Amino acid sequence: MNITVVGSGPAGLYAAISAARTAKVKLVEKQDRLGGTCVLYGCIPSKAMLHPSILAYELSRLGRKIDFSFDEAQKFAKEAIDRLSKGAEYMLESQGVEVIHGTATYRSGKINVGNESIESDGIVIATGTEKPKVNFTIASDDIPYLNKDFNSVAVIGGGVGGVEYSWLIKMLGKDVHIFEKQNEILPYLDSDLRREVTKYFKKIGIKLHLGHDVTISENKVRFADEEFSADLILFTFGRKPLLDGFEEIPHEKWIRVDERMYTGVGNIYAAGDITGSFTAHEAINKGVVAGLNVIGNKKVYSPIGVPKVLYIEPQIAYVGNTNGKCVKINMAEVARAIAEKETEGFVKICFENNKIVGAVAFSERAEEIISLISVLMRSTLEEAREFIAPHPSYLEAVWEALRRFEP
Ligand SMILES: Cc1cc2nc3c(=O)[nH]c(=O)nc-3n(C[C@H](O)[C@H](O)[C@H](O)COP(=O)(O)OP(=O)(O)OC[C@H]3O[C@@H](n4cnc5c(N)ncnc54)[C@H](O)[C@@H]3O)c2cc1C
Repeated sequence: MNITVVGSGPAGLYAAISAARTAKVKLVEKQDRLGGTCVLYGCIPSKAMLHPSILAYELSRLGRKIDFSFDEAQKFAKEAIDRLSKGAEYMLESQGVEVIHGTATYRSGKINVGNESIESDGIVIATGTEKPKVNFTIASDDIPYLNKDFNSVAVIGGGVGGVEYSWLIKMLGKDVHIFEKQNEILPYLDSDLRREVTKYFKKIGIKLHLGHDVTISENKVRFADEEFSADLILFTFGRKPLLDGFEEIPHEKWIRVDERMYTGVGNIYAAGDITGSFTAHEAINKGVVAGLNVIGNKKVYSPIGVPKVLYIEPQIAYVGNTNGKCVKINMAEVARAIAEKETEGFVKICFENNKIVGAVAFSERAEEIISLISVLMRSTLEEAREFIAPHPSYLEAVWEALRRFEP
């Protein structure tokens, strides 16, 4: 069986190596390097650049000081990008996947690259998204590669991307202003979380301008009746699906797929951001399902309990919804947090019909806390209560919330 995968981001990579279990797989990638948005512009460079910011933050809390330059942070990013892009190459090569560099298009059941047509018994489309292109602004994709000195940044958008990069850049000693047209940052997340993060951002000196739209001109942001100058204007929302050349595949804004990642056309599957989800871990897991199904399996992608993390310090993490009856544990009550002077924030777990339906954490190690909760969401309350947290640990916040909950 011959399978063609388009895109080498997390979705395409995992679709290709999953299909390669039994099929001969070709992967088409239009960029010179492999890894997609996640490795080249997104998850990896942003987390590598975050590392010096976290060190600076942790030391400042202890009254010490360490300065990292923006260039040093970029160096961390470039090293991580190189290693992981080569890692993607190695993964594909070791599974016998042939990589073709070029731009793929789809017409009448065939993938074409330049003048060549690739014969395939099945296709996985994992073309992802591209950055927003707005005059006078840069996108988060540009940050690891930016070659310009700057002291001040106007961040347009106080959503997930805006909050993450604002914190990182602030910790590298820059002046940061967030402009958000809603009345709060993180407008679509839990209200306790919004309130606490807003308070925290004000405390660390990130300036918030809320409740009005902006007009942007060169180095200037007009907001309500005021004009702000900034060395950089960072636009943080509105990524676009990469559907050019794939218009024949049924889509609205995103490619439509069922729970098996099937597009409804021939033996064609799609996975990752192009199907309307926006994290690398969703892309990876959807990629695995698409890659296995295109070779004849019947796997289903289950979106229950997908955790989301914003990598600032303290971290922000959430899963499911926080509509039910909730129990909130402040980190100031958690022994390990007290021992480590990490008492900022809270964990809130919500229940409906004797099950956990969601949670938010704004705390040290929120990524671990929320991952545990996402697993417990698959159990009954009685089963979840059998979980024993190590002492002293941040996971005791989860144990305590389960103990306190009264149905
Ligand atoms: C700044 C930033 C930070 C992020 N941080 C995180 C994070 O911390 N955690 C997280 O989970 N997610 C994060 N994300 C999101 C994550 O990067 C995406 O969810 C993930 O990359 C989606 O994977 P994908 O495989 O669907 O698409 P992509 O990674 O976008 O890969 C698509 C690939 O397809 C190629 N392609 C497109 N069209 C064609 C064509 N016609 N022919 C050939 N090749 C083509 C592209 O060149 C690209 O390499 C972040 C994103 C950004 C922008």
